[in-house]
Formats: sequence, C-alpha cells, structure tokens
Amino acid sequence: MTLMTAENQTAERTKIKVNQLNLYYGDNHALHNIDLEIEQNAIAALIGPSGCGKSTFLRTLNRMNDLIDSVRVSGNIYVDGQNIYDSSTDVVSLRKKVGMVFQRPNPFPMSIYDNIAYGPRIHGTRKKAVLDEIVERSLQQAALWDEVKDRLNKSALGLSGGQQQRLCIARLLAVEPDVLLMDEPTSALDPISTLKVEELTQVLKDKYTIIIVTHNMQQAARISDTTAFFLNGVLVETDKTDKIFTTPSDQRTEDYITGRFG
Ligand SMILES: Nc1ncnc2c1ncn2[C@@H]1O[C@H](COP(=O)(O)OP(=O)(O)OP(=O)(O)O)[C@@H](O)[C@H]1O
Repeated sequence: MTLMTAENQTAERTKIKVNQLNLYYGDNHALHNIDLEIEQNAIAALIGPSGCGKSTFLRTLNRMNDLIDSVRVSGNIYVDGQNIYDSSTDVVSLRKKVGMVFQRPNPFPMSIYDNIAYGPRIHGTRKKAVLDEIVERSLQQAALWDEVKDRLNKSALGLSGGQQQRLCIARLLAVEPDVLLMDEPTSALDPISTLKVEELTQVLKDKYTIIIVTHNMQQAARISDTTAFFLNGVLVETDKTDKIFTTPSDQRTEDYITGRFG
C-alpha cells in the first residue's frame, strides 16, 4: 500500500493550475498575474463586477482568446499537468477536452439529433448505432432525454430556452470532455429552467470539473465548492465557497458580496 502525503493528495485532485497568467487586449491589461488551482470533480464559481475579466479568464482555459487578434497572453496554464500554452498543444483536442457553454443557448439550426451527433461526426464517428447511443446517453446526462425522445428529428430551435441550454450541454457532453466551462449559463433562463441547469451541475460534477461564471451570488453559493472573486483583472481571493460567503479574508470581497459595490 502506498501512503500519500497531504501534498500528494492535493496534487492528485488538481485538474487545472494557473501560473502567473497575464492577458492583454492590445494595450488593455485585462488579467494581472493570476495564480489559481482548480480541483477536479468540483465546481468553481468565478464572481466579480462587470468587466473585471471573468469571461476573459474562462476563455483562457481552452484558448478561445486565440481567436481574437489583439490578444497577448503570458504565463502558464496546466490541465492534467500539460501546459496548454505550449506550442505543441493541439488546440482542437484541447477544446474537445475543455468545452464551453455560453450565456445564450446557441443550438445549430438542425434537428435535436443532429445537434448532438454533430461533434462526434466531425471527430470521425459515422455508424448510426454508435451515434444513436451517444445521442441518447448525452441527452440522458443533460436531463433532457425524457422531454425530447419522441421528437429527436424535429428542429432544436423549437425547444424552449431552458431546453435549448440543456441541449447545448448535451452537445458538449457528446464529445466526452473533462472540463465544462460555463459562462453565465442561466442568465437568459426563467427560474424553473435555471433550477434544472443548477441541479444538472450537481450531477455532472461527479464526472466533470466545472467552472462557472455567474453574476448571481445565490447561485454561486448554492452550487459551487470554491469561489474566486475577481476585481479589475486581479484575482482578489479564492477559497471554499462557504468561507467566501461568510468570512472572506479580503475587505474588497466582503464589500462585493454584501452589495456595497458592483
Ligand atoms: N474581445 C475583446 N476585445 C477587446 N477587449 C475585450 C474583449 N473582451 C473583453 N474585453 C475587455 O476585457 C475586460 C474584461 O472583460 P470581460 O468580458 O472578461 O469581463 P467580465 O467580468 O466577464 O464582464 P461581464 O460580467 O460584464 O461579462 C474589459 O475591459 C473588456 O472591455
């Protein structure tokens, strides 16, 4: 039997390690010296006032910012110990492993079935029986199967907003990612759909690592294990969510969560 030190155990649970990350949009220094570790099979919430860099930070985790011409990044981000900013990184594989759900559901204008089968088909899966199995499994995982199983060949655009967002989550799960990035995934949803997506995150964290940007403080408190507070491109504080919302270490965090600014 191998005895593990506490340090080893922590390292084993670390999914993402961010080291001295800086990001510039041209002259705008949007992220300053970010150091952060994110645990696997847990939910990390990113909170902070508008424009503080939450979405920018989220996009660094699967190099979505590469798509913006003016962006310059320094520092390192390790996912499973691999530096994703290394020149040898295959960005397509990275985005398959670290997938993203956006603020507004964005289903493709095609059937429910084809939305889910789209990613696996691009990655080379052709057999109908295999695709059928992936479509059912992904929709089950996204808690949408029962609502759509009789209309798989109907347009995804006919679904409600909340159903569309769960469809987008199912579409992501179909390519078997490890990490789910969620950028305010419930901000366009009604309270019942929001609750369904929140419940879904609690089930999904058994299999995935989830990082969620939210403006909704109650949501962060309800669903996340750790919370990181950003202000003006600086990571002010990160800790267990209970601690952040009861006894934060930094006065600026306290001012924010008690509604004194933002
Ligand atoms: N595509 C872009 N090009 C240039 N600057 C950008 C771009 N996206 C964001 N920024 C700038 O980066 C800074 C951080 O913005 P970001 O969208 O990351 O903040 P945020 O905390 O997610 O805000 P919100 O809560 O309003 O979504 C802002 O100064 C913003 O103007």
